[in-house]
Amino acid sequence: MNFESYPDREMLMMGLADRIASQLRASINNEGRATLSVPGGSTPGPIFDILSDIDLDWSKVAVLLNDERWVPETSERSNTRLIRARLLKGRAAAATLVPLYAEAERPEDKMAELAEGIAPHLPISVLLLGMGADMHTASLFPGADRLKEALSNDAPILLPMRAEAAGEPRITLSAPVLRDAMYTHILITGAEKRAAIEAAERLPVEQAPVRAVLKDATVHWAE
Ligand SMILES: O=C1O[C@H](COP(=O)(O)O)[C@@H](O)[C@H](O)[C@H]1O
Repeated sequence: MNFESYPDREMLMMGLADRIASQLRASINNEGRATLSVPGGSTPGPIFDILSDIDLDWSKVAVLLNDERWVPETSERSNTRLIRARLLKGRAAAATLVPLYAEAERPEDKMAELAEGIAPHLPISVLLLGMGADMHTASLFPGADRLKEALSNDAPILLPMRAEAAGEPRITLSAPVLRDAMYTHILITGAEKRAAIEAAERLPVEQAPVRAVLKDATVHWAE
C-alpha cells in the first residue's frame, strides 16, 4: 500500500477531495463518464461536504455506495441518507445516485435488481473506502457469513452480508468489483486505525478483509 500522512484532518479532507476530483475529471475526459464509489460511516462526512462544492461535470458522474446497512433512508444508520445529505447537494446534486437499497425485508429479495442497476456503471473510476478498527472495509467483516464468497475472484457484483459486529444485515460490493477500480483511496483517522491498517498487511485476508484491496490502494491518514 502507499501510505500518505497529513498534518491534520482538515488538510487530509481537502487534499483527498482535490485528488478525487482530478481523477473524476480525467475519467470524464477519457471516457465521457465516471463512477465514484463511496463509504458510509462516521468518517467521510467532511470530505463529502468539500467534494459537493467542487466544480466538475457532475452530470457525468454516477455515485454509488460501497455498502449499505439494510435500513430505510429514514434511519440514522442509512448510508444512503448520509450521502444524500452530505454529498449529493450543491454542484454534486447533478450526479446520478445508483441505489444500494430498495424496500424489502431482506437484502436477498433485492440483490438481483440492485446488481442490474450497478452493472452499467462498472468499472468504478474512483473508489473511496473507509475502514473500521476491526479491519472491515465496505461490509466485508471478519467472521461474516458470506465473506469467503465475497472475497473470491468469481464473486458476483453484490452480496448480502451478516456479521455480529455489523448490527443489521448489510449489502456490499464484492472484492473483485472493488479491486477493479481504476483509483483506490482508503480514508482513515486516529491512532487505532493506523495500527489496524499496518497490522492488516501481516494478517490473512479472512482476519483483515481490508487486505483484499490494499495492494493498489493509497491510504490517507491523519491523527
Ligand atoms: O459500517 C461501516 O463502517 C465503515 C467504517 O466506518 P467508520 O464509522 O469507522 O468511519 C465504512 O467504511 C462502511 O462504509 C460503513 O458501512
